[in-house]
Amino acid sequence: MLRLDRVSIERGGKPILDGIDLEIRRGSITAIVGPSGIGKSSLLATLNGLLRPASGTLSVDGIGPLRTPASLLAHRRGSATVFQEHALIARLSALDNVLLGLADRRHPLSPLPWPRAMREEALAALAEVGLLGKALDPVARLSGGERQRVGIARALVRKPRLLLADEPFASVDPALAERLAAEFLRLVREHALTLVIVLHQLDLARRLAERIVGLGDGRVVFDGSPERFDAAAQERLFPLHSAPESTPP
Ligand SMILES: Nc1ncnc2c1ncn2[C@@H]1O[C@H](COP(=O)(O)OP(=O)(O)OP(=O)(O)O)[C@@H](O)[C@H]1O
Repeated sequence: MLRLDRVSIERGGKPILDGIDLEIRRGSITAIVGPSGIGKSSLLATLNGLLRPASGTLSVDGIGPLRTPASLLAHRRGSATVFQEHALIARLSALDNVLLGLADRRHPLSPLPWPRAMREEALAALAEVGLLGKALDPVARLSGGERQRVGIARALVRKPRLLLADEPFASVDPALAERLAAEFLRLVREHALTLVIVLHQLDLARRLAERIVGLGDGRVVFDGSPERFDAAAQERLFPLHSAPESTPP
């Protein structure tokens, strides 16, 4: 559904990733792993169309190469992102935060209340993550796990074809991360979404994803199944024993 051809990415004029070729199949679950600062979030932002490649092409099924503002907009409409720190507005209710997922469907300065149909869609998304009962609670009063569920609902309400997630379970404790990950995976499968997820928990990456893409040194240095992502592959990706911590089994 998505293809990178010889894509190079720069941040602040500095080369980060160089000549990446990557094809993401529709309905697949891909984990992106690699050392800190290597460019995982930058790759995700590129897949989302937020970060324009310095060179190379990103092409999307049904849209084609993303070269014009209109094609970028069409791609962004069909995608959604879940962030590590939720990126929620604490003083707003869970419902209002989920509605922000639909902000690009109405005028940015609209003073009108959210249309009823959109409120219903947002409530349905909250129900999917088990938070209907807290829809009107301000996010400031929710637990870390509940906030992450609101973040997931805000992504789901967009009914995306492509779901991107940037270390979505990094800010909760390991046991909760496991539970949230299982729920997340269930929703991704139920909606037949294409998921690209950045994870620093390698054991979680191996269990969640059907494909692992490892970034190192500006390139893809591993691309294969979780079975092939063995201790030797991990050692190559995280040399100097700098592997991130694993969650306990
Ligand atoms: N907005 C920015 N402006 C300039 N440089 C940036 C910007 N964002 C990231 N960078 C730099 O780009 C490089 C890659 O950052 P990125 O966040 O993509 O890495 P990452 O692999 O996701 O890191 P981490 O695992 O620590 O989150 C880093 O050197 C970072 O300092």
